[in-house]
Amino acid sequence: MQLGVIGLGRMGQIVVDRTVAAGHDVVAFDLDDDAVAAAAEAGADPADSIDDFVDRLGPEKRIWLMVPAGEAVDVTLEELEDHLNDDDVVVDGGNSFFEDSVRRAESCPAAYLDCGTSGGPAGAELGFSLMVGGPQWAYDELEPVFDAVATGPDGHGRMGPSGSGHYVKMIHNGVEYALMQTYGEGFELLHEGRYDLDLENVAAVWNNGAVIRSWLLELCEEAFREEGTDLGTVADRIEGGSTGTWTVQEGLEQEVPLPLIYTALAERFGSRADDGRFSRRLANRLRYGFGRHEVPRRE
Ligand SMILES: NC(=O)C1=CN([C@@H]2O[C@H](COP(=O)(O)OP(=O)(O)OC[C@H]3O[C@@H](n4cnc5c(N)ncnc54)[C@H](O)[C@@H]3O)[C@@H](O)[C@H]2O)C=CC1
Ligand SMILES: O=C(CO)[C@H](O)[C@H](O)COP(=O)(O)O
Repeated sequence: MQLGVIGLGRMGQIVVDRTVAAGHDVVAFDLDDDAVAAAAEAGADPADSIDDFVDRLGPEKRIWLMVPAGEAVDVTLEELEDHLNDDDVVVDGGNSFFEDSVRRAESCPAAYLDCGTSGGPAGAELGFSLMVGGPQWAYDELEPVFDAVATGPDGHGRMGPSGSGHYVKMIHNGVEYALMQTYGEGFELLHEGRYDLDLENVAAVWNNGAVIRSWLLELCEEAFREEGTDLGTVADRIEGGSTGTWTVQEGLEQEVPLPLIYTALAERFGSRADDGRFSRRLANRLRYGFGRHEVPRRE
């Protein structure tokens, strides 16, 4: 099959590598010339503009978008619009907000598949887990590509109609936030607690047969191995947050309580205060107010 890939960063390059390796013909475009050159090196046909990209694709266009979520998706779809018809298929493999995907599916001249992608750049060797929403015929048509990009035929599935793929991926990310938070809390207690523990060793033992073994726990083990048991110079600031925010908003809208996911998200926001959390500073001062407890002061 011929596949066009737009967006050749950390994730798009893997889509190119895996589809080329599976024997598909890949046309590749990115705003960044170096990214296009890297895709050409990997065996893709490089395009130097969107017009050149669509010219290189055959009459039935199968296009995979792997650009940042948000405006870049809309801009790219606008540029493609005049070149697409209802025999074509566009896949958005990024972390788009599911309601944006529903809107795009309604206005896109091609069949539109919203595809939640999990595994991250570190999952390149194994392949990804793909959660796909949109028309069944378009999903069936792209199956050989999904087989190549995913871990295999079991690594992808159609979740339901438009929006459902990105909806499932959004909630996946909420779960990811909460799991990261709970591993963080457990290791913090081990680090601050009664014994002088080698946390890489703890994680390694847990990863061999323990109830809580997982890929995230393997990544904890890797972090302690590479950074040291006290995490060396790693700062206490956590970036990201959009997919977790959407998950919490959806929980509120559906009246489904998500205390763990919310707490994990709040910890991220709290980690970004430049000079300590104001609420913690006020609680510190209030303890003096009612209890005359000593007030630790900043330098
Ligand atoms: N990095 C990760 O762990 C994962 C990322 N995702 C999602 O995949 C998407 C891509 O992520 P990454 O590859 O990590 O980002 P990245 O920043 O590494 O790559 C994005 C690429 O898109 C290109 N680009 C931006 N606007 C463009 C446009 N209008 N036309 C053509 N190319 C354009 C950039 O030049 C860049 O090469 C995002 O939606 C992200 O949330 C999904 C799962 C995991
Ligand atoms: O989707 C992913 C993993 O599954 C991406 O790594 C995403 O960036 C994670 O979300 P955040 O940036 O909010 O931590």
